[in-house]
Amino acid sequence: MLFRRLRGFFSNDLSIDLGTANTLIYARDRGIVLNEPSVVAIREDRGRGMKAVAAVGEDAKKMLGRTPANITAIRPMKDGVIADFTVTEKMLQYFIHKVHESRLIRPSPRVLICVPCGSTQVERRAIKESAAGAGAREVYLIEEPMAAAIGASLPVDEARGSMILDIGGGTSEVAIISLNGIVYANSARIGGDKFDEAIINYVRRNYGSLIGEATAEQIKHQIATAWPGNEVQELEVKGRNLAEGIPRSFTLNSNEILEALQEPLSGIVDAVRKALEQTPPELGADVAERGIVLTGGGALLKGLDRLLEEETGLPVIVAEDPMTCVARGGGRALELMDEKAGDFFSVE
Ligand SMILES: Nc1ncnc2c1ncn2[C@@H]1O[C@H](COP(=O)(O)OP(=O)(O)OP(=O)(O)O)[C@@H](O)[C@H]1O
Repeated sequence: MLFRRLRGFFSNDLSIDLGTANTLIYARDRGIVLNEPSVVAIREDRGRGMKAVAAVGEDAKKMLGRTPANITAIRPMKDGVIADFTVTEKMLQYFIHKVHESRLIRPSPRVLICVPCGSTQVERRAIKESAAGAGAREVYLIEEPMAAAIGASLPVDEARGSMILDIGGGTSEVAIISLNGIVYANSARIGGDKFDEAIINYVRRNYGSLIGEATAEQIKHQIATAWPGNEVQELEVKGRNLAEGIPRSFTLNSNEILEALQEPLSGIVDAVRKALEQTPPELGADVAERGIVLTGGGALLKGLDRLLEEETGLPVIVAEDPMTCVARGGGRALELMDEKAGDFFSVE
């Protein structure tokens, strides 16, 4: 026990939310120390057949859709799991190194990584190996909804049901937690990326224009809504007119985006309904009383709480600082591992 405490005291533990859209790192006693897009730009030297990392994170995201032929900007995580193992490892290496940059020594930290509930054993092993390859001394995994619930300060250790809905870039995870365990979880491969795709398709269908992912995301952040509000917002965007082949401007409004998002939104509502149907009655009663807590970047979509309230008849609460809940919750889980000996909740 004492050893665990001392180790905790001197450690450079990191909790990593390795997300499809963003990677966040939480360091013990320091809080969130890194928050960057999960994007890597690779430069290829065709003459010599060599590949090198050109940029990672924020700098690489700016290059998405804007690269010359010899550079490719990649998102190595897809649907919450590793799509490109080598690039993910390089990205993790870069981020972990960046966090420790200010120190003289280059320590090998103890790392806890948050993984989606729906990830397979093979995917989990790939994530563990990536972190080990990136210099981690010990690697632990925790399921995302558990980390999200701890980060949202839900009473996960009590004999009461808490329901969490974490909407990320690639996946939405819905879970019921009680007594430090996940009683029910289900993961839908619907998240912010699907919202962006739906906006791109809507614009192509209705305006005959092509917009890029970055523009679609910007539209989502600025005027998207999941529930009709009193005020209709507008945004002027530029896209390539498919018939004329040249850039053209047009104006979109929030009602159009609401229409565009219907399909992914109903996928999320269905996942929540399914979870409520599968919840044992006692825990369901707790959820009815205390509501559903939303975390992840998708929780910031305007009106999503209202949509879920209308569809389920339950109270819906957006967690404080929803995008950092998973990373902060993972950090707290590491601390709890030192405070309370034994694996009192599921950390692998
Ligand atoms: N204000 C906003 N309105 C709507 N969506 C938003 C807003 N801010 C961020 N998002 C979306 O949230 C998503 C990123 O969320 P988050 O960082 O929680 O995902 P992630 O952890 O990387 O993904 P995953 O959990 O699927 O691996 C992106 O799709 C982003 O566009």
